[in-house]
Amino acid sequence: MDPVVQFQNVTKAYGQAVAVDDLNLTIQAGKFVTLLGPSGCGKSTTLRMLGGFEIPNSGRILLAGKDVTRLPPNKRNVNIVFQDYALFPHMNVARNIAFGLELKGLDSSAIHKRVMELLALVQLQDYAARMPSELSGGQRQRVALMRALAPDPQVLLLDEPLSALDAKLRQQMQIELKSIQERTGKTFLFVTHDQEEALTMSDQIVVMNNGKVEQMGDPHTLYSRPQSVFVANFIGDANLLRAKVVGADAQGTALTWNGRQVGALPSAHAMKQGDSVLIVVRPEALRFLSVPSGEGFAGKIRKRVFKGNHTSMTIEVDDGSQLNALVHPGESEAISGEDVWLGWNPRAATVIRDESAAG
Ligand SMILES: Nc1ncnc2c1ncn2[C@@H]1O[C@H](COP(=O)(O)OP(=O)(O)OP(=O)(O)O)[C@@H](O)[C@H]1O
Repeated sequence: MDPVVQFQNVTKAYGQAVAVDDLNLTIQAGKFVTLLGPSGCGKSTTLRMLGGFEIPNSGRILLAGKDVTRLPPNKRNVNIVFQDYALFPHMNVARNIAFGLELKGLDSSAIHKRVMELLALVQLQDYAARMPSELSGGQRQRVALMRALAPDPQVLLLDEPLSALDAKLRQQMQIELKSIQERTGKTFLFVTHDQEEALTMSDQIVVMNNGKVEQMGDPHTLYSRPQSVFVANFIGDANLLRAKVVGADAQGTALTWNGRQVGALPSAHAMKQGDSVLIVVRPEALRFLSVPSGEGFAGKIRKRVFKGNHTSMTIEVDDGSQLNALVHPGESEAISGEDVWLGWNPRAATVIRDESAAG
């Protein structure tokens, strides 16, 4: 079966500014896929090109195998939900959802059945006759979603649809959106600059930087095996330790860091002895060891900040660099100024090229 979406060498520039740069991206049907990246990296432009609101300067966009690069929005079977999700204020909930179905020329009993089915999906059956002004923000958002899903698009495009909501409602809607996607089996292409939002909902995350795909993968892989400094820093927090490769095979990478032998997972890139690398150690992967051991290293607690369900610690090691550790209750009672022994599980550390190192 053809992938539902394919971008093939797609470039879009506005004057001199290249918004999307030779993008290649394949999306499989039925997945929740998120374009994630900082402001200006080209996420919205990518989404708008798939929606037909922008035409690429070069390259092709295929929808279920068919070239739609130059088709206008109403001639391609996708639908878009924007942040401001403007419902038609003079139409009730049912008529808002029915709008796209009427345009398609469905008969009124088929429309009624589909509207009720969609309202049931978001537990709003009793709200069919309400006007948008009589709904809460979350309810309006659900109606906007159902309106976009009503004509059964091949892909639903969502451009930061939750960013106007307050934090609590936003979290609720993230769970709900994912659940709607699972229940309908539709392909959702979601745009956000919020890494937590992306991790919560996505089957696949496409991390974008400067108009290009930096890395694509499922949330767990992106978090545990970032392949660049950009991804390591953009998704979660990372300690980046300068090290040299001693040896590398399919089982793992042996390294020297700060005069010590340490280990990490095998790298996604080919590595050889002497290569300069960065070890990515997540704050929660640092372990406090009860006694000094050959495997650990010494550090001094410089800062300890209580955060409720965890404590954040800044630890200075003997080369003067500082590491961040995330400590769960009961893991360590070490106080500021105390000397500690630390280590990490090599299965919880990964290695990336040190792009700043010569050679
Ligand atoms: N209509 C336009 N005219 C000129 N430049 C544009 C236009 N739309 C976008 N750009 C530029 O293209 C680049 C990518 O913009 P885009 O909106 O795709 O980024 P984004 O990743 O969605 O950012 P944000 O999260 O801020 O929405 C930016 O540098 C932006 O300034």
